[in-house]
Amino acid sequence: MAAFKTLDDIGNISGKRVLVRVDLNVPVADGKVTDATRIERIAPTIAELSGKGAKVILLAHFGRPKDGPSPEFSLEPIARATAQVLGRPVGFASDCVGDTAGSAVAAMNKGDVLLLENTRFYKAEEKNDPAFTERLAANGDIFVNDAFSAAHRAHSSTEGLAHLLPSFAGRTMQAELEALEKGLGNPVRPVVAIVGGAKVSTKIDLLMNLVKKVDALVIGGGMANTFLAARGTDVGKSLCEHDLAPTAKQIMIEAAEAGCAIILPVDGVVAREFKAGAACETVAISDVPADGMILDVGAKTVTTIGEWIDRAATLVWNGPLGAFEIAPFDHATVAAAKHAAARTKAGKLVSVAGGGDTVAALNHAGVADDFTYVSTAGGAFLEWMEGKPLPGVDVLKR
Ligand SMILES: Nc1ncnc2c1ncn2[C@@H]1O[C@H](COP(=O)(O)OP(=O)(O)O)[C@@H](O)[C@H]1O
Ligand SMILES: O=C(OP(=O)(O)O)[C@H](O)COP(=O)(O)O
Repeated sequence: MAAFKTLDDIGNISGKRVLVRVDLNVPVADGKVTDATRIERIAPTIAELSGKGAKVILLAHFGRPKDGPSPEFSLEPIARATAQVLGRPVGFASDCVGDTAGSAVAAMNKGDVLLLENTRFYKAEEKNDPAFTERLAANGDIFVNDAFSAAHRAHSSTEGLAHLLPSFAGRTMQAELEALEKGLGNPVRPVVAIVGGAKVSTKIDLLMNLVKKVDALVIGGGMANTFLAARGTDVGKSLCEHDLAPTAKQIMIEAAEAGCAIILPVDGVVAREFKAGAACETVAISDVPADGMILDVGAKTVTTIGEWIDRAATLVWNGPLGAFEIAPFDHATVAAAKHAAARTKAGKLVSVAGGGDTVAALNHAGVADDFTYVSTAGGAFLEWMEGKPLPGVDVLKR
């Protein structure tokens, strides 16, 4: 029996209003979803609930809106993409609480699916504010959390609701936890982690514990720049959180004490503009021009990363090594992904990767199916790896 309640425990839900927290924080370019993996992964839960006659009300966030509602962060286009993936109509309400949401829910028939607007249009969501949670709960009889990739957030829609309504883990939440336990519960050493991407401030603290769990930590992407700057390297106009230099230094100290190797880029692909076709050059990491941005790790670094992948028995990866959405800055990510996939196929590596953009990058490289396991989660996956309790999972425990 699972440690938490699953859809096997949900009972008769015919005609019931089921609030389902999903992660629709998918990569989007020019208004189009560029990787639908997160939508595909929630399809089984939605089909099961709808098939049992529930009114399925989806709750989700999109991006990190700062100032309330804005079209840029609306879930409306994602409702259309969700309908396409599910192959069935998905209604949309332009608010997640109040009369607009209430009327849309009241108009639902058994089996219908409705997506409510971005929960993060309310600041109260991220504060897990009890009054806001009650407003969300007003539209449901039951809560199902299928957003493992947002389970590291103690927000109203990920944690608070489970205190107010009978609550269950969705099929994806269940599958993610089971797959991670199977792949990484007792990992074969050496364990090598690759961490890149752009969410530096929200992920850097995780590295403090991660260096105690892995034998080597390869740092690429935007994350590397903060470490390079902390070490005194001039990273020009690169994405870099200079105020996090003390944290980066402390992580390097902790890593040395734990015997974890830290691998930083020795070269980078530098451009002056962040756009397709921008002129770029590969330079030694000590030679980044003042007006340049490192948008990918360079060829020498790619070789070094390949050597670490060869040494690894287990690979854990979150965060692309460069701005892979724009060629040619996808080069290092694609090369490392193909290398890890080949080792996995040869039976020499257990490879587990996760994160909304990381999954998109592996799909872009054409190797997502060759990894041992691909999680929808990035930050949540790293926190799980750290052994940290995930609020959205903990609250579902029996
Ligand atoms: N050197 C870089 N400079 C700017 N952005 C980068 C760089 N390297 C990677 N990125 C960006 O990081 C983003 C993904 O980061 P993140 O959200 O942390 O990953 P995930 O969604 O897989 O958890 C991508 O959009 C990619 O373009
Ligand atoms: O995309 C997500 O996480 P990820 O980038 O770590 O994979 C989740 O939707 C969580 O989003 P958040 O990091 O804005 O809370």
